[in-house]
Amino acid sequence: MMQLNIQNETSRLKAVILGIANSNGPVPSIEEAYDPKSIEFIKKGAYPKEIDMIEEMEQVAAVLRKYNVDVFRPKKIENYNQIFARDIGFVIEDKFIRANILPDREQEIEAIHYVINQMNPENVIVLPEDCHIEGGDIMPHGDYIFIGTYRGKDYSDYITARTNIEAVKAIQNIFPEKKVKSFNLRKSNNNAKANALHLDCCFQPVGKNKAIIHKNGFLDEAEYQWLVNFFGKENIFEIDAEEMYQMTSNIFSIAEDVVISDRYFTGLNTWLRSHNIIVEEVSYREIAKQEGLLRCSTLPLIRA
Ligand SMILES: NC(=[NH2+])NCCC[C@H](N)C(=O)O
Repeated sequence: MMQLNIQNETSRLKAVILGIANSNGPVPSIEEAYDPKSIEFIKKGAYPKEIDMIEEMEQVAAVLRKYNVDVFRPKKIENYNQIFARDIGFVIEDKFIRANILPDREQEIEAIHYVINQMNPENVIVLPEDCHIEGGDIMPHGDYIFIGTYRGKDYSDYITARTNIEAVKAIQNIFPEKKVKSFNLRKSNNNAKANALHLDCCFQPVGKNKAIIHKNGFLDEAEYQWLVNFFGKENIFEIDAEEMYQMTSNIFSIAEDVVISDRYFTGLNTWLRSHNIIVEEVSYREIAKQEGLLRCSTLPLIRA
């Protein structure tokens, strides 16, 4: 049986699910798309090609192999987007929580049943239907669980709002000993530069005590400030709206001192290296056009 273990974003990775871009399906219509950046590239006639995205994900698979990480891939569903494994479920401590994801993405979970079947069934949790939640919004951090949410009354108007208050409460009930801290995120259905689709689109811890953050991704400045104080200003790499749009906070940690990052993020990568973090560079520029990046395409199962 697989012994799940996730306490944070950065401990040494042992096992992970990495999404697939195979049989990604035809270019979606604007109505079919569910994030503003994809819509932008559909309109421009520049939606990413499957063959290029497969190659990009192979670069990540190769880095993970180099670090002896066990890599599981979803089984292929014909003509279905399965790149962003992060959102379909997530692990906190020894529990796997099945996400109640956007209906457009509901089938993605079937493709990882063969992995879920290796887990202790007692540790596989399905939340009530009224709890919307996606893994991109969930970050265990030691005693804390950080959760991106949207508290607006107009929640249902936003296809970009993926985690609701009911889910935040449900997570607190499952982990009563943890401090659940939720963050109200800025949502836009039509402007990707003003849309924090998930918490990992505007924030992520990295290294021992550092974090990447975009202020305007947070609707409540006090919540952004709370994070800055928590990590300490000197440990923060601030990104602007353009950098959020490029998905600069969405790198992926293999360990406290090893990250996978996009070669395009020259400023961030220099900063990381200046703090003695090894940066394994890949190019994820085509996948970035779907408003997701490295963290979004991975679902960690075991960290040491
Ligand atoms: N964890 C993430 N940030 N995932 C990004 C998912 C992107 C995908 N296009 C969606 O809208 O669902």
